[in-house]
Amino acid sequence: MVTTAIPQPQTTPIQSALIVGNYCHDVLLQGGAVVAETLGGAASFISNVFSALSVSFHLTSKVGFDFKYPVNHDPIVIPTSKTTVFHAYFDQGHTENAHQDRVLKRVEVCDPINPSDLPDKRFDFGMAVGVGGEILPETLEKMVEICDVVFVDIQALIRAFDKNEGTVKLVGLKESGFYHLLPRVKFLKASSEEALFMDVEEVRQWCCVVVTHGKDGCEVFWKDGEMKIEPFGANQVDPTGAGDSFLGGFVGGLVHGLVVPDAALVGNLFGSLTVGQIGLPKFDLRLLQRVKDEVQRRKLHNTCWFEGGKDSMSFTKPDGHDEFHASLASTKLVPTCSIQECQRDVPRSAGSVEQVMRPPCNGQ
Ligand SMILES: Nc1ncnc2c1ncn2[C@@H]1O[C@H](COP(=O)(O)OP(=O)(O)OP(=O)(O)O)[C@@H](O)[C@H]1O
Ligand SMILES: O[C@H]1[C@H](O)[C@@H](O)[C@H](O)[C@@H](O)[C@H]1O
Repeated sequence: MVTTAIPQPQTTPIQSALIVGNYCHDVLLQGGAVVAETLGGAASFISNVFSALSVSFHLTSKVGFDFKYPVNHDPIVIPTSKTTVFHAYFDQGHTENAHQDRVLKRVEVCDPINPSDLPDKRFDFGMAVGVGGEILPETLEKMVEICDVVFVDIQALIRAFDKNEGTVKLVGLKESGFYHLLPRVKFLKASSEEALFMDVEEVRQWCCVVVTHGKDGCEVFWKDGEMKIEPFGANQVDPTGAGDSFLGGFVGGLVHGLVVPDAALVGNLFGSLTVGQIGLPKFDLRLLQRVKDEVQRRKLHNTCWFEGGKDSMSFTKPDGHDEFHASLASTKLVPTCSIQECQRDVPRSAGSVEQVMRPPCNGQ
């Protein structure tokens, strides 16, 4: 049966959200040359998607005195530190590790985010989305205390950095120092490469695990079940931030009243939109409006999505799920827009290589 919910007015969702993770500078390299320099960090990609979906949020992020991008949500500036910088080598991934699409090196690191840096208030949900080891176990502990529901990107927990070159390595989740906190986390997101560093069978007993599989979409695991969520087509030019935008779309979908399988489709959609562009994606405004309309039509419940204990976490694809996928896919068929009609939360820096490389908006 196809659900025929009446479209609701598009109001800003009422949940209060906390995003925790440092902005960074990303440098993309190929063949020994810099091909792009962009604003990075999961916090920037998620903010970008949240703004696109009209989800309001508070952001706790630290940068150094050299932070070079204008942003809508001001970070804490540490005058004695530099901004975290990642170099992404796109031609080394496959040779050094079959699971990687790129080799990442953290070449500068900003200060960690301490529990005292978090706001002194409660939030309906929080997102622990560090990239450079900035989230400490005590910071995540404070997050689970002040947020009713916590989403975690495993990259915030299991990254270790080579002392000399800063090469990103992954450590087992059990050895990460965060393992004891998992029973207090509601959703843990991992890429398929990162999922190899945890025992999904064990972790799914405590929280919902979402594993992303690049062009193949994602899989949702919970205590007693699992399901695959279909992907969307894309012409991939840069995979950076796909997982971050996925998480932004997934949580944004939940905030707008979607059930988990439908929200995961919104995650897949934003992941696919992100790989079609270099760096932080710019979304076509007409496409965004159509996505928001489809999400409002699809909204199946009016209760708070975070209500209920972990035992109530069990998901089935609701009737009309495939039609929702098709309607989201059709939003990509909007006519090409002019550059002025694209949205992005965070303006680009003047003169970055990214501007030279950027494909047109209909790369979406
Ligand atoms: N080539 C692609 N075509 C379509 N969708 C894609 C593609 N790559 C990624 N996606 C979407 O984005 C989601 C996240 O991608 P992926 O699994 O590569 O995350 P990730 O490895 O964490 O990304 P990153 O570390 O680059 O941010 C996927 O689940 C999928 O929905
Ligand atoms: O901007 C990117 C992005 O946030 C990626 O998800 C992360 O893996 C990288 O470290 C970061 O530089």
